[in-house]
Amino acid sequence: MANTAEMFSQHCFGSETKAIPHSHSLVDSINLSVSPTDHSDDQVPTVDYSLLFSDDQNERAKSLEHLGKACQDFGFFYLINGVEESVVEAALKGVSDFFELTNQEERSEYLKKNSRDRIRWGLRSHAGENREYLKIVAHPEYHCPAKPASFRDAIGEYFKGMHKVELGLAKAISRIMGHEETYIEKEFKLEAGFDVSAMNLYSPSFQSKGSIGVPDHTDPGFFVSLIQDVNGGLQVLSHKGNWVTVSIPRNAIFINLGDHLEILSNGKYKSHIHQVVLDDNRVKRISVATLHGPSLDTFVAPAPGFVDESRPPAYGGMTYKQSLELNGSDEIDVQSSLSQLRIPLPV
Ligand SMILES: O=C(O)CCC(=O)C(=O)O
Ligand SMILES: [Fe+2]
Repeated sequence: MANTAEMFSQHCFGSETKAIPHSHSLVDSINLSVSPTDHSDDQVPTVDYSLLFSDDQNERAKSLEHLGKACQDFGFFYLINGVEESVVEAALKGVSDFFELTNQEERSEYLKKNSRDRIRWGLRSHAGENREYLKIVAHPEYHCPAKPASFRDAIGEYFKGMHKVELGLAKAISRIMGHEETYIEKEFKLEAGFDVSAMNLYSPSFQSKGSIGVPDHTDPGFFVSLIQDVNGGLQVLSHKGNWVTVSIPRNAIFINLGDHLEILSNGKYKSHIHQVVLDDNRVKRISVATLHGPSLDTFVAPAPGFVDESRPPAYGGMTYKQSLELNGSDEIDVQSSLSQLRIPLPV
């Protein structure tokens, strides 16, 4: 059985941004004490994946324009008609089975062993974070605990579907960036893209030491896809500085752009701060947050098309692996280093 200190010493997914970096253009002049509530002008846009590839040129152009607005004016959206609803439902059931059909001692087999871990389990229960999680590397190779079998197969199907959607979104977002369809796929070397999935359990039976499930942070990578079995808990900070509750429609997946798209686009497409609050933690909640990243050896820096005299590079460049390790974390922690990569504006 794992010792408690070890159990509680795992990193969270993404980086904490307790003190919001001064240079964060999104939150400059934002009062973070704003109450966590929905604002009608911050309604999360919905993007229909199938229309992005419609045979009807007009329809396709319109939906690409809508996606462009969702990426630029929001940085997050609900995606419908991406992965089949039954596949999403089965994945969530599989994760629930994993937490229910194994005991904590079995799960602690996946406690941190070394920085090459491809499966990692953690239990965090302190003032700043309250959750149990299982992280697995989903791509380029798929790693997963063998038991229960229902879990391994169901989540594997979901990742297969999500990987196709990732390649499709890479095409569509390349287009809205003004590039040819294969641009992002090549820039991020997505055939070897490094995807890590965090399966999170927020249980009401936890001796919750605070109301925070996961502290405010951004996530590295191209984008994060998220599904959850019950709504409530996840909040994302909008461009306007409001905490918006993520209530995912039944047939949808929540997409939040990641740090490395922000870097590549020199800040045009923002990676949004989000957090999980447990104020209403009366029922168990499960989420699957998958970070779809470039390959580990991809060097990511602001792309020439987004840099000119009036827009100097706002971020330093480095490989994806280096950026994941910048804070002393390892690959499977997938911690953000966006605040360190930002180049302070000249005064
Ligand atoms: O559980 C959630 O809703 C979000 C978790 C999250 O942000 C993460 O794992 O990076
Ligand atoms: Fe996150």
